[in-house]
Amino acid sequence: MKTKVSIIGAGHVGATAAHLIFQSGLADIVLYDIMQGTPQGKALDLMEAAPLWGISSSAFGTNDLADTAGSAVVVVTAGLPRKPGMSRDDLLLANKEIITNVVGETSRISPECIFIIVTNPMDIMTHVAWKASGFSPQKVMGMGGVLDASRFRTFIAMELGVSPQDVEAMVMGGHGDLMVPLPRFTTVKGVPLPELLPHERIEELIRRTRNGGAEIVALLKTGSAYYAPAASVFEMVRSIVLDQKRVLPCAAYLNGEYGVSGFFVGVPVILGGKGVEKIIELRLTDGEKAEFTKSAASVKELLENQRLT
Ligand SMILES: NC(=O)C1=CN([C@@H]2O[C@H](COP(=O)(O)OP(=O)(O)OC[C@H]3O[C@@H](n4cnc5c(N)ncnc54)[C@H](O)[C@@H]3O)[C@@H](O)[C@H]2O)C=CC1
Ligand SMILES: O=C([O-])CC(=O)C(=O)O
Repeated sequence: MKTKVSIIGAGHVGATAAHLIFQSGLADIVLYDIMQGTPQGKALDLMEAAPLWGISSSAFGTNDLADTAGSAVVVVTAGLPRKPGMSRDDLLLANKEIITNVVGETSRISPECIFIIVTNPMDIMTHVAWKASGFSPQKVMGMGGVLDASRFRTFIAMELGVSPQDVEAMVMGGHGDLMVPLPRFTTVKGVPLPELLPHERIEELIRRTRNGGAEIVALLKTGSAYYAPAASVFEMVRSIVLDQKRVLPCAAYLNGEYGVSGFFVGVPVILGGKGVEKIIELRLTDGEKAEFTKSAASVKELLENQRLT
């Protein structure tokens, strides 16, 4: 039997992630949503592409969470996206209840699963999901850093006129305006970024990366990004299902690492079959550490305001 990956929320990010995972043949997909007919229609549409893609996996759509039983990975994308003028944090109250309910129920149905939380504000929702699941923090993580790093890589590749696949980047901190792109840990075929671009240009690319989600929201007007977010989800799911042990920035529970304890924030981790297998501690300069601490503090403040710690 194939590995089962369930996707909660069959909207833009959820359906696009389902498409990528299904088309790769990595796993059987269950797509769940509260909207009657939406997950069924999208899953059937994927199945009807299987002959053309040469895929023998299955895609199944449902309005019944019981159908997600036995999932190895559960990706949570259910909830509201933001509109122009909103911050990710403005989604907190609406999405908190959705995450508490779906993760509470899914964790009982698939007690062995690993959760990847996408719903915004993602760092906070990952904490909410962890509490609702009662799982070890190793099995709960949030997607943000892979996307933020991919945006930074894209902007660097556009600036230098090189292939984006030759650009590696690290972005730490919360998935919000205070995220911390790290030029010293960003390279083009091994060459550190500060050797390739002047400081002011790098700062400009960092600004664009921090604003990357809002830039798309302003263009789309009715919702937020989904192709790059779904591709980021796919990279994380693949690393878990194939036990690849990729080094990826994810929102992970910190227990003293980087001077942070008791909540989730973006750091580089080793991602494998057991979930977050190791948190990698980079040696940051005082300036980098200060930026990370500020970003983490903003996540903590929101958690405390909502009495979620
Ligand atoms: N962490 C990240 O980097 C990113 C996070 N996001 C976040 O992901 C979330 C989803 O975004 P989109 O897919 O664009 O939104 P969308 O509106 O296209 O899809 C959301 C889906 O969730 C469903 N839903 C609502 N309540 C539900 C419930 N109780 N159970 C199951 N499904 C439910 C809706 O029916 C809808 O189909 C948003 O909160 C957005 O801000 C989006 C992009 C990147
Ligand atoms: O901007 C948003 O609201 C969605 C998101 O998190 C992103 O695209 O980075």
